[in-house]
Amino acid sequence: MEPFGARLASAMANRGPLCVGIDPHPALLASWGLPDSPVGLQQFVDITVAALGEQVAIFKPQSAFFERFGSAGIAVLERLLVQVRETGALVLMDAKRGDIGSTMGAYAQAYLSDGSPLASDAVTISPYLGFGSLQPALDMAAQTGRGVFVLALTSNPEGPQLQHAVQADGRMVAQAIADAAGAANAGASPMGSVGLVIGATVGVTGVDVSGVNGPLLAPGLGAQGATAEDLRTVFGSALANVVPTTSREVLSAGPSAAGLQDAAARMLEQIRQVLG
Ligand SMILES: O=c1ccn([C@@H]2O[C@H](COP(=O)(O)O)[C@@H](O)[C@H]2O)c(=O)[nH]1
Repeated sequence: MEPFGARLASAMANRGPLCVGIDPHPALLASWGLPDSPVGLQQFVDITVAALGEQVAIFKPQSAFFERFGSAGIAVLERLLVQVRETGALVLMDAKRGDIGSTMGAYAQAYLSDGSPLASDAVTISPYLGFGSLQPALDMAAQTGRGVFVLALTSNPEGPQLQHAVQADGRMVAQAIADAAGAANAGASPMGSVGLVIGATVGVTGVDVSGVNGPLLAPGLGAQGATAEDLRTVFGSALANVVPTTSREVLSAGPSAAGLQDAAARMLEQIRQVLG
């Protein structure tokens, strides 16, 4: 399979640089007139994928909203992966996995190995057990043409306490993560498959992401208060690699297909005015 970084670059060039999150919050299910149950989740997924599957480059299901129903919710997530694949869009599983290396290997098998029922195009992972602990996921992704997005500067207000801390070598923790991702992506074209998560909400941090050479997932647009214009401030010269993502801003326009499509198109138009 072509590497994830190249597949994502083509999808964004063809469909526009937008990732839509699939986050079946109880409040959204209620506003769509759906039950807060696995049946409601399935209908939420069916409607979202049918409405947006041919419009957006990549979907980002939030695993937590499916996991809360145990195996019945995971079954919906497994079907979602098949449904999205049929539309030609990509899937980034937002599961934020991270553990000691040997256990990380099992997470890599779950989300990044061929034939796994949860195999996705990419998965979010957490480097806060040390970037090196992620190596099994980086290796599996490289082997199977999939990708990872490593948490660097998250969109929540609590993130800076840890991510802005200065290491013994004088670099900020988030800078060290960005540098490690850049090393993993060295020489890749059009971009590597080791992405970072950097919130659109983070403002000016001093973290230099110009050498990452991988996709930069930017959550926080809409419900968390960031605007497309904030992308310019946060990403500067790395704007070309930014993958803006939003969930509630688009999903709250459902359940009508036209409502979802118009909301996604509006968001994409705002993003294009900044990203070009
Ligand atoms: O730093 C991060 C990392 C992940 N997220 C996830 O993205 C969506 C955001 O949802 P909105 O409705 O657009 O606010 C959600 O699944 C988060 O868990 C993030 O927000 N920030």
